[in-house]
Amino acid sequence: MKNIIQLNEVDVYFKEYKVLSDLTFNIEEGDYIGIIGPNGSGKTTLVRSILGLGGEVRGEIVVGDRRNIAYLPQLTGSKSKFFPAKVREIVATGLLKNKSFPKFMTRRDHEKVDEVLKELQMYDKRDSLIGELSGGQKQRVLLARAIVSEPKILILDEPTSALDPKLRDKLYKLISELNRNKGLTVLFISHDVGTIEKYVDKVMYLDKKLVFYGTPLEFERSEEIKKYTGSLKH
Ligand SMILES: Nc1ncnc2c1ncn2[C@@H]1O[C@H](COP(=O)(O)OP(=O)(O)OP(=O)(O)O)[C@@H](O)[C@H]1O
Repeated sequence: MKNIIQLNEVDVYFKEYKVLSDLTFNIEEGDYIGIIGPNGSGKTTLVRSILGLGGEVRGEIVVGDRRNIAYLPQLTGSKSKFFPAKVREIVATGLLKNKSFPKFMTRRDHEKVDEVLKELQMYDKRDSLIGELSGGQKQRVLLARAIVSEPKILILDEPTSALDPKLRDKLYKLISELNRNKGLTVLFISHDVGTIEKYVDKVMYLDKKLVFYGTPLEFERSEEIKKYTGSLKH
């Protein structure tokens, strides 16, 4: 498999503070990776560095064209009930971001919006206002916006924290399907250790450095990681 993201001896700083140290790893095309680790361990900083949005990076990050990456950040708070945008308009903004000026939607663009809404079972809600939707539905609208431009890489930052366990499971399954059916490479930051492992191909455990990177089975069996996480609890 082809490498789609490569990090070579990467450190990330905020001013003098080194948040991430000596990261060297490859992500292969089509991988589904769960990124886990304690609070403040640098998970968001890592994905933002890959996106070219975070901290001061020393070392080498190779990602090719960043326009091929879609980012679904943490869902914080709920948009006002009166936020005047409709579901299909919000999804359409996912196509406009890569267009040069003047930006307008073609008939094909409208079809793409409809297709992705059908895929995520939100087509019936296409004319609803975003503020009128439930947390899980909002999440799917934002996911639709992220994937409507057919990115090669999808990065999700803890998108499940506002969802109940049933909806979480649904989102994990949906992302698995996108990974399998579209060959989408997925980086999924999660606090759901134990659940995310059921869906991903690889687990990345960060704690300011790369502590573990391997399959869920290797992760489960690793004595080293047991010792490491055990020592954090004391
Ligand atoms: N813009 C910033 N300026 C200064 N320090 C920052 C900035 N962003 C993050 N940090 C610091 O970097 C460290 C790692 O933060 P980060 O958000 O990457 O961790 P995380 O693993 O995603 O945490 P959580 O699981 O709590 O979301 C923290 O100590 C945080 O305070």
